[in-house]
Amino acid sequence: DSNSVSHSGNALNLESVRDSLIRQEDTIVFSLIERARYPVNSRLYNQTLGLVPGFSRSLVHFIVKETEAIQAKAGRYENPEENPFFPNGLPPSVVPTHKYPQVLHPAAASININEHIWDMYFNQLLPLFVAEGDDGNYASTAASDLNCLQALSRRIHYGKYVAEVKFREAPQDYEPLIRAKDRDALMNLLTFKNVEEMVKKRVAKKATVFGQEVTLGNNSSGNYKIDPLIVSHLYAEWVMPLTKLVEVEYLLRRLD
Ligand SMILES: C=C(O[C@@H]1C=C(C(=O)O)C=C[C@H]1O)C(=O)O
Repeated sequence: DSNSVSHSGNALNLESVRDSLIRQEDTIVFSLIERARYPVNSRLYNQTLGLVPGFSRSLVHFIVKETEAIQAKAGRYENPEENPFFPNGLPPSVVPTHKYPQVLHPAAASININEHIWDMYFNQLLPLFVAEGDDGNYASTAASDLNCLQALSRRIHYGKYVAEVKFREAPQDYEPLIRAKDRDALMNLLTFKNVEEMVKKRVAKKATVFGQEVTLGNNSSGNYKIDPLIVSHLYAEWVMPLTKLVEVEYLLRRLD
């Protein structure tokens, strides 16, 4: 990913970090459009059906856990931008280690809010944008869910990089608040309302553009594969608040 801070070799600054967040919007909007191809398929999420012999959780839990295990072996979680949903008992990487530049404070590794993201995605977001019904495509649906979860998780945990650049640009403002453990003041200092307004508008526009039916004539159907208002709602209610939560958590550990 040429847009990621840890790969780019470019100077780390607020503009380059925001460019990465903008690029990640494309991935998030596309992954939601892909998930919307399938109906809700709720048997996938039901823990009591016992679909996987010897496994007491839901089928989606099984698929995500097993997929993360193979991705861990291939080195996915060596990248500090990636956080697993089921970190306990992940196998080690079997491939040669890539040297990711040390950009973040080491305490960054202890911040993982994926439990929260999992709950938000399945219980709040998914019901808003998928149709009722069951078409039996559980494995494909779960793969789609995992794409959405990983894209959201990467974006939200990218708050660690955002916080690092904000700290480096104004340590004199952040240090006293970190020492005082003043969460509310940190939240105020790192919040840019004007940027948030632009993000909400841009993601709705991306949903409109990426999710329209493309025809060879100039008759647009006016049908969208995902409701642009749901995408801006997702950002306003969950993605941006959780990114800021990660920023605060990171800053609180920045002087450890
Ligand atoms: C990510 C940033 O920090 C905050 C969170 C934002 C977001 O999640 O998009 C946008 C603006 C800020 O309030 C940023 O400043 O770019």
